[in-house]
Amino acid sequence: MIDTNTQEKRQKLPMQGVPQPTREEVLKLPRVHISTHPVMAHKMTALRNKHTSSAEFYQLVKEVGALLAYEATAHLALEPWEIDTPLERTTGYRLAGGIGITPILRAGLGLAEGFREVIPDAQVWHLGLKRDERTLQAMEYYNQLPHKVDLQICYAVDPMLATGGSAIDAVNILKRKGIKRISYVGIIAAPYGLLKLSQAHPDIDIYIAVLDEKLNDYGYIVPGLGDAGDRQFGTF
Ligand SMILES: O=P(O)(O)OC[C@H]1O[C@H](OP(=O)(O)OP(=O)(O)O)[C@H](O)[C@@H]1O
Ligand SMILES: O=c1cc[nH]c(=O)[nH]1
Ligand SMILES: [Mg+2]
Repeated sequence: MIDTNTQEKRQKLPMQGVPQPTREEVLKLPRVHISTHPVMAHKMTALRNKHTSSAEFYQLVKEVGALLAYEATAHLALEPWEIDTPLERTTGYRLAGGIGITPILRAGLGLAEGFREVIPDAQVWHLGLKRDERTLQAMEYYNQLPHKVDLQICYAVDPMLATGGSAIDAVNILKRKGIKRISYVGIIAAPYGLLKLSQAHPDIDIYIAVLDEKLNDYGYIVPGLGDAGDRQFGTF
């Protein structure tokens, strides 16, 4: 396993004995969108493969980010926009209001890059959260949210939704900033974290590529892909 190094150094098993919902139970949740795209399934297999190098892994996270962005932006509001073609004046559309992307550092960085390929004009609001691997509590260590907030929607992006603690904290921080419409976008979710996030924030949409089986005793998603931050940045 790619992450045995970090897992086995710990003495605590924070998820041992904690009841977890099944996949079937959380599949009924409203506002949860799970990709059914075959290209996504293909890329996910390469992401999970422990033989995929960091360079390839980062590239795949970006590509999956672009696919997820395409799905998560399908319901954005438009406004009419008049332009001149080379032949005549016509009315088209443009996205109504600004779009924000909040990558949850570090692992959210690749996903945010993929998002920006689809929405290059999006503002990027960096938010650093680190999960304490013994307690599984997230700690905020960096915050570059601007003072002026004028967005149609903000997407909190992070590949892994494990216990849900980091995602819940990120959405709380965005709500305290006054953001009215928020979506969470992730690559792999565990049923436990998906249920927690959905219960804590029933007013947000949650877009993921895949729903995995469960968290192991260390709080890692299985089958999962290991540590998404370490795999993107080569810090094993
Ligand atoms: O749902 P949770 O139990 O909160 O776990 C998920 C969080 O853990 C990982 O980040 P990590 O804290 O390892 O930081 P990193 O991105 O710097 O590796 C992941 O990218 C999420 O942010
Ligand atoms: O499986 C997991 C859980 C938390 N963070 C990760 O990067 N992977
Ligand atoms: Mg990590």
